[in-house]
Amino acid sequence: MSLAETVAHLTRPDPLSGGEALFLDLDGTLSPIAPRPQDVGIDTRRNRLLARTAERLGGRLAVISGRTIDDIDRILESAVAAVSGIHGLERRSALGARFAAPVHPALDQVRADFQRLAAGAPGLLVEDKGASVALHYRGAPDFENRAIGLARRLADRTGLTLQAGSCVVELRTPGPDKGDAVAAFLAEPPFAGCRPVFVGDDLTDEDAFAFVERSGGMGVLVGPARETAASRRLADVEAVLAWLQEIVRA
Ligand SMILES: O=P(O)(O)OC[C@H]1O[C@H](O[C@H]2O[C@H](CO)[C@@H](O)[C@H](O)[C@H]2O)[C@H](O)[C@@H](O)[C@@H]1O
Repeated sequence: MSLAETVAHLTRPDPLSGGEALFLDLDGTLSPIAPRPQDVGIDTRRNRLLARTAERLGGRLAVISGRTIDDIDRILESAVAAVSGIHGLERRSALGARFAAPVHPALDQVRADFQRLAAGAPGLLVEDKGASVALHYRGAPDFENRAIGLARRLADRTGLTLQAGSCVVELRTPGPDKGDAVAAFLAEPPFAGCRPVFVGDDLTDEDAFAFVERSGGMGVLVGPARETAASRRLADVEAVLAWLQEIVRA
């Protein structure tokens, strides 16, 4: 499909009919993009809405983020039981069971190399997530090429997975992605047998869009239209929250 055809195809998501499981990304989907990861704080109204949406869907709601589970719980005040962190590398089921990929030993080297570059570049930020280390350049856009170049060299040398995102480049332990996280939730109660709907904005969400579209579900891109595996689109975080309100009221 050409870019023009993809964009024309991106319609508003259908109303949920009752047999769906809803999977939501966090940054850029439930929370507007902020200058730094630590600037994203608690939004009590949004978190109450998430809790009500989960209740309305009989618990069939999960958040699947690039952040760690601890960070997701901090931002969402633990409003959502089922969560997956680090792009699928860690997961907590709706019943509280925890799964985590082992930490790759080469991440020590990556952390040190990222910190060395960041030490000479005000605005570059290293985010250590355990099973992955991210280098953020939103605050130092002139360092984008150097950050990506360093990450590529380290990925080639170590076998770690390169993950690009919104003004960030990350090296992570090879393992499950967001599509795999959706599949894992769908194999368990209360998600089993449901039609998956995934809502997200970022490159890391494409794995999940591809999985849900292949499974007869619906991928919903948040933000400006672009080439994507999703088939639906919502304009921004406000539109996502308004759509969740509709689900609660339905
Ligand atoms: O999968 P997501 O929930 O969308 O998480 C993706 C990454 O989000 C965070 O970084 C991004 O959001 C920050 C705050 O808005 C922003 O400052 C940064 O530039 C973005 O890349 C988070 O820090 C990462 O760990 C996530 O992978």
